[in-house]
Amino acid sequence: MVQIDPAPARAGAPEPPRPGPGTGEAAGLAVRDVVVRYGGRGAGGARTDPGTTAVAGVTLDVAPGEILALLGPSGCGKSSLLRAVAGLEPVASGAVAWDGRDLAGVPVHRRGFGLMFQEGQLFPHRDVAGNVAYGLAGLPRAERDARVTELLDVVGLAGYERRAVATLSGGERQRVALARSLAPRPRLLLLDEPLSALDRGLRERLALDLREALRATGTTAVFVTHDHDEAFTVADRVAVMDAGRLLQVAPPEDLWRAPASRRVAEFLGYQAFVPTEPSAAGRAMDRRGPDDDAPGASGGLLAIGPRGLRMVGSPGSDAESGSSSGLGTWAATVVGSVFRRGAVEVTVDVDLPGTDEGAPARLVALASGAGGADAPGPGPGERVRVVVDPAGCAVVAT
Ligand SMILES: Nc1ncnc2c1ncn2[C@@H]1O[C@H](COP(=O)(O)OP(=O)(O)OP(=O)(O)O)[C@@H](O)[C@H]1O
Repeated sequence: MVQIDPAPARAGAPEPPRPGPGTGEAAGLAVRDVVVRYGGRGAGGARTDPGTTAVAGVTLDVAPGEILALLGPSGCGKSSLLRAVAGLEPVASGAVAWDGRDLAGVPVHRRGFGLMFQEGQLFPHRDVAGNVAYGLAGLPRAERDARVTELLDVVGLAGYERRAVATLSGGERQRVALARSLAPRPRLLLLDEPLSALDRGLRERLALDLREALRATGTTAVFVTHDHDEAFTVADRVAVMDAGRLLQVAPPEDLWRAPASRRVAEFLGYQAFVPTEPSAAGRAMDRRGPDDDAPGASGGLLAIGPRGLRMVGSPGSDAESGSSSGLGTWAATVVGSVFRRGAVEVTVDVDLPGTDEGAPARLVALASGAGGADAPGPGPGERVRVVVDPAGCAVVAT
């Protein structure tokens, strides 16, 4: 997490447009071949070492009204890219444009963008209304008050105007910070891990509320996160980033159904990869619908998702015969089982075919069949069979 200035940027009056080089006339945000580098310069600006290339040539568009999540592991360059878009970090090469106009040389406060960060950074000496009204200094009082009331309603804090910031919970503070960021109607809102300081349950709820607030206000947004569930909940499209580059940009469902590579699939939480026979994979994936365009339909690796295996009984039993998908049925040894989210999840050790990792893969399979969720899960050491459920899997290129 890079450190960001505590005060939120005010949307202010955007810089008058001027034509940009090669950025086209696309509406919304256009990022073209952007490179961000840190360090490597000594006194007088002379290059002393290569420094760190945090963003290594990213090209990306965000349409008006769209919510885009930048998803990637820690240190992959998400915050640096966001900061470059905001104007907080200079671009070493490439261009950032809005509505086809290059923003090179336009300072942060003239870009018309809003910023929101992990710690909402509220002003402790102002009450809730005073915080939300921060970017509305130019408006007549009645209009300002009306906008504050409207925004507090959008973020689920109606009536909180006079509350002292110190009396708010962590989740409420982030809601106030969101209301403050949205109040000046930024033409683009940049959010850097705004939920990551909150606990898991609260984050899940706030992610939904965040999406609703952005939708209700028609806000165009870029949202940085390292949590794929959060990205999928909030965004219209997800851009997966690794080592300064974009690996894939797609709507959540497409990304999940057809990860472009093993690396993307690993990052989305697919738990194992098995070389697969082209015809079997193609047949299985075809069951998902006529529009399926999984890149590996012609073969590759079967990526087994967190809900991609089912336990169907002991190796010799005929409780359910084999894998109806034809993709795989394997003997496994139970490590343990737990009841979660309405299902028994069984951790198993499986000798996966075609993988030479030397040890059985430790995977999770959902228990299914007689007994339902109330039946006790199988005990440690029990031998069972697991089958692949195509609905929870994808095929990726090797
Ligand atoms: N001010 C800086 N000076 C030098 N290197 C930096 C600076 N800020 C970031 N970096 C480096 O740039 C790379 C990308 O960092 P960045 O913070 O953009 O990644 P991130 O994906 O946002 O990570 P996180 O999720 O941990 O915040 C990292 O190697 C980081 O160490």
